[in-house]
Amino acid sequence: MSVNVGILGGTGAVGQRFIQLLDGHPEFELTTITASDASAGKAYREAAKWRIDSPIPEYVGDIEVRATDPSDVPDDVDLLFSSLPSGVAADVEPKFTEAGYVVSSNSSNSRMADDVPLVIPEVNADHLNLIEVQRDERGWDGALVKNPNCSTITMVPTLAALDNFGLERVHVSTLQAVSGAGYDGVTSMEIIDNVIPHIGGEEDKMVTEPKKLLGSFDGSEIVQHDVDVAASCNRVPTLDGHLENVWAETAEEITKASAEAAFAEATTLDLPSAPDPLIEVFEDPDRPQPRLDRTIGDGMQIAVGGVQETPAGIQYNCLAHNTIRGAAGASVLNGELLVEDGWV
Ligand SMILES: NC(=O)C1=CN([C@@H]2O[C@H](COP(=O)(O)OP(=O)(O)OC[C@H]3O[C@@H](n4cnc5c(N)ncnc54)[C@H](OP(=O)(O)O)[C@@H]3O)[C@@H](O)[C@H]2O)C=CC1
Ligand SMILES: N[C@@H](CC(=O)OP(=O)(O)O)C(=O)O
Repeated sequence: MSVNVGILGGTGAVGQRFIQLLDGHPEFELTTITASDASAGKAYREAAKWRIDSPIPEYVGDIEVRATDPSDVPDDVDLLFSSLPSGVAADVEPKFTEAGYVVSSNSSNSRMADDVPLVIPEVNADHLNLIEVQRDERGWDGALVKNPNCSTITMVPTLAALDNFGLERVHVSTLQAVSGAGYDGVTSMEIIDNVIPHIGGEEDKMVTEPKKLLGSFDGSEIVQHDVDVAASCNRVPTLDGHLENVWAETAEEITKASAEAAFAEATTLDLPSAPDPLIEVFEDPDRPQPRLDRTIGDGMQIAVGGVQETPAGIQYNCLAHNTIRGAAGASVLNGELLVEDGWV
């Protein structure tokens, strides 16, 4: 089976990751790429300033970039991935869903909207059923599905595993790579020999998004999980890979061994981009490290290490590739789930 797919905002940093991940994909055939009016009409290789360390696939370089407007996208595109700036996406994505397109979006707008599924397939695949509510309420023929923020997605699969013990409270401190801010996001003068202890809006996303992701769908709405999260977000001079230090408290007693077993047994799915295992547990106390471990499982696995008991619960470090598992790979995996579940 081959599904024709397109990318909204395909010339940007995340758009380029989409192109890399879709090259040779067993289910998806990339036929359409959109960007701003400044890029529309140009061949992709002229429009995009390619920054990924593998060449632009030959057929992609020849694709003519289209305007980001439903009238410019062919009707035979079955699924759109979105990596637009969130302000643009907020305006444009509903136009595509109204026109009948299914949009798997990485942009942060509408993630917390009541009728928008926010999905990590291994954690809350059933939340996709919220699409029926969305279609009823908005009168859309298409659908809008979101993946979470890259720092949230690094941590939440580990929290889902610990919820077997009754997750109550989480403290997290992040060490986030510069690619998360986009290519022009942080200047070298700001970040070399430095750490910036603030990333606008990030802490709030880490506090709110896990409650929705770990919540349950009752047939009409998401009942949010009551876990309390406190987050401190820091930009550090790594290129890719968000490392996070997590302290979790659970209702039931938890030990290093039981936590590691829960991580190792985390749900895996039979989807093309789903890693197995989902969580790789390291015993070496100095792992995971961004440079060494961000590409495990083709960038889709979550690496965990440094598991220790604390007086209140458990402490550990987790790591994921922020532009693969944390962005483009997350949207592609959601797209695979949308196909598997018959929404596309
Ligand atoms: N960078 C990262 O690691 C992560 C980014 N994200 C999120 O993903 C989204 C994209 O980020 P990123 O790829 O870094 O952004 P970029 O700025 O690199 O790319 C933005 C894309 O959107 C297009 N675009 C910009 N303005 C318009 C417009 N008015 N109409 C149509 N298209 C437009 C650009 O086209 P053109 O080339 O023509 O300007 C480009 O294709 C953002 O919402 C970001 O927050 C999420 C997680 C990680
Ligand atoms: N804020 C993230 C990247 C990002 O764009 O997140 P979001 O998808 O929530 O906008 C970072 O700086 O690493």
